[in-house]
Amino acid sequence: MTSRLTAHALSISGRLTPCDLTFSAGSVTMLVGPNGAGKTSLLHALAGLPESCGKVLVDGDDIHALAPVRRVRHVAFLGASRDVRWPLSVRDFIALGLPDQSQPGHIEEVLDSLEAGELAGRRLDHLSTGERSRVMIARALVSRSSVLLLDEPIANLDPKWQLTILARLRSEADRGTAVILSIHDLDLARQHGDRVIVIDKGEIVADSTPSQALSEAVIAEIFGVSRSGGRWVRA
Ligand SMILES: Nc1ncnc2c1ncn2[C@@H]1O[C@H](COP(=O)(O)OP(=O)(O)OP(=O)(O)O)[C@@H](O)[C@H]1O
Repeated sequence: MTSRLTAHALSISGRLTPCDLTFSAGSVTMLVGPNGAGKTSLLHALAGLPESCGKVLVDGDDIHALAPVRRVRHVAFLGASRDVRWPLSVRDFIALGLPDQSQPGHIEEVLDSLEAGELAGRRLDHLSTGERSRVMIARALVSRSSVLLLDEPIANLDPKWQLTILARLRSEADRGTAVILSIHDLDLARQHGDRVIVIDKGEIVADSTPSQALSEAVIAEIFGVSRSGGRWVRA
């Protein structure tokens, strides 16, 4: 499989221990770990945000050397905050994520693919938190970048929308995108990821298939929970 993103000696001082990672085209990688483990830090470093160190190549180009317009064609980044309340229509807000303004029709296409077409004319600052989350995801998708970095994209969504978004991300991967997202739901990470990276205290402690990375032992040791009678209980 082609590699979309390769990171070497990636780190953030005090938050992320140096690591080397490669993400393939057409794959969905789940980043999991307890609160404060370093998932957001890893996503920031992969996106080449200023605080990070190391080399990040996306489709062979050094992300730090790319001008912002070119960078967005390579990488779309959705941060954890959904608290964007600009007085703009949803359509105009998503248009800001279009690298090529000559393709406005793509906005409706992306919204429809997220079953969010009815939001297009609504004002961003009048949406509920979950509705705004779906719009932010649409904005990340509209750029058609070859790598998608998403920080807890389904955190504020009800079960139906969680599954809708995960299915949409799968279809994005099927088109060749490398999808990398952080998530707290271990069951969904296992069911919808091709690969799971477990982070703890800024260090990658497992990186494998979902069933191997999320073994009972890892879950008990890192997350402090275990399964009992189909329910999560404190280990
Ligand atoms: N801007 C910052 N400056 C200094 N330390 C930070 C900063 N942001 C986060 N940290 C620290 O870095 C560590 C990793 O934080 P990070 O946000 O990457 O964790 P996370 O796994 O995404 O957590 P959560 O699940 O709670 O969102 C934490 O100890 C956090 O307190």
